Amino acid sequence: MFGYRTIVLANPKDLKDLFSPKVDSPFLRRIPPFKGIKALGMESDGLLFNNDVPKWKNNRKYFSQSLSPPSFIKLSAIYTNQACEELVGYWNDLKQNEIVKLDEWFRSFTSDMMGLVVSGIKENSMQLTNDKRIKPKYSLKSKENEEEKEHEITSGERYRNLRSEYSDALGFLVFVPPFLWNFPIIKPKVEHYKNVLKELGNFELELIEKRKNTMKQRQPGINSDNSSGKIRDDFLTMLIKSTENEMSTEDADVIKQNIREMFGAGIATTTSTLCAIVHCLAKHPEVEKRMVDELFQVLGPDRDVRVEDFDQLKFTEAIINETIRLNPVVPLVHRYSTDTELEIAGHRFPPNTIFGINLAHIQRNPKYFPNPEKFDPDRFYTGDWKKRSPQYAFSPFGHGMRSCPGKHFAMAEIKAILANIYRKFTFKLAYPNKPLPWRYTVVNEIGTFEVYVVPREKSILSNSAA
Ligand code: HEM
Repeated sequence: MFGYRTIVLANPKDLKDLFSPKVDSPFLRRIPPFKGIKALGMESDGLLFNNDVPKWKNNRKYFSQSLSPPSFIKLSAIYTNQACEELVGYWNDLKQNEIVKLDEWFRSFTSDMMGLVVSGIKENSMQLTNDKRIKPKYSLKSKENEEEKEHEITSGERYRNLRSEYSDALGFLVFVPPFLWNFPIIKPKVEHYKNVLKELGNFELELIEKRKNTMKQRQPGINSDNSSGKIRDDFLTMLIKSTENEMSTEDADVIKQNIREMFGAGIATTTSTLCAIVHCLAKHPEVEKRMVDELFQVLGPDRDVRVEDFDQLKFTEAIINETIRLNPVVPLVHRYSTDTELEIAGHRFPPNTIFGINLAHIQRNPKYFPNPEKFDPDRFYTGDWKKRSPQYAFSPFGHGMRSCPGKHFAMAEIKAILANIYRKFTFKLAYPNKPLPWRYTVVNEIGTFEVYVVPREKSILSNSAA
């Protein structure tokens, strides 16, 4: 990894220490310090690449606390329903036999949805995806086109563009070695990304200050919009509340980085998982039918999804698990040891060793998952799968102190999206023989994935006609 020796482990019985839930575990760091990570302000802020263990612990506490209050979870379901309503509206207007890029729709959907969940800023990503579909030349990036000059960029769109450039910066600064940063063709790009970081930081600071002022003036209480006299209960409000009185000058940095990571860790992972689910279901219509039956049974044809429904969608959950078993968006999870020598898997390793845990390999091992290449959600539906497989054989969200803090949020969100869209539509693969277009960046990400979106009534009619 990045020129460092990495010890790759693929046997669940060797993972106990690496996945330890202890606060003093020697595996609380993920990767070694990189200059690129430092330039992005992630070396001692946020969670993903934070190497400063005491600071990481604080951030982790704020991040997790902000994701867990019942009011936040309840509102997340409401925001997901709102975003789904917009998506369904656009998809109802699709032409018959129009091929759509599902990865783009899901990326813009999750981006808008995260915008609502994080701070309420309307990012218009789905609207833009829809406009591009109708007017192919429309693009916010180039300013050449007359049509674009008429479109005044909103602050939500500006925010989304800055964040998108921030993700590009993440890929670039982490993967391009620092000794190249001063080369004439590379230097302008590095300077550009530094400006993006500055502008994004200013934008976020303004957002935080505005919210703090609103919080001083308004009444606390559950509220999903800005119209009433109450404070909007979203991730930003939760973060401000959880950091208040505990941190002083640093709190804005903590909030900024946690918000960035909510978007950074939440969008690509959810988008790719959703595309993979659609792909698996299109290949297994009998499984899709069982899921749709469950959705209609629990929710009826039109009702919005509520938090209480999530536990009842057991077969839907089994489909999500089976999809991420075969398609883990984080196929290799890392741990970076402390500066003492350690024994792992019966071998002694020097201080500061990188370990890679090969989830993709473990989750396809026939010892733990018989007939592993088969897409079979019943593995997770019938009986107690946890008893049948050894600990750590299924770890799509990692384990231990650095496991994914967004796990429950992601599962709820994916269930809510499936429940909303599969009661209205089904999907046919535009190119049934093409495998899923994975590309590895910081995580496993889906590339262009083309499908037909078919309204469910029509598909039922055509199935019964056949
Ligand atoms: C299908 C969706 C997702 C999958 C499969 C996934 C998977 C993972 C995995 C495997 C890790 C590394 C765990 C480890 O090292 O043990 C991780 C870390 C992380 N994830 Fe997720 N994730 C998903 C969605 C999300 C969402 C929606 C959020 C935000 C709400 C999120 C936030 C994070 C953060 C902040 C970390 C770093 C935690 C730390 O270092 O302390 N993830 N995720």
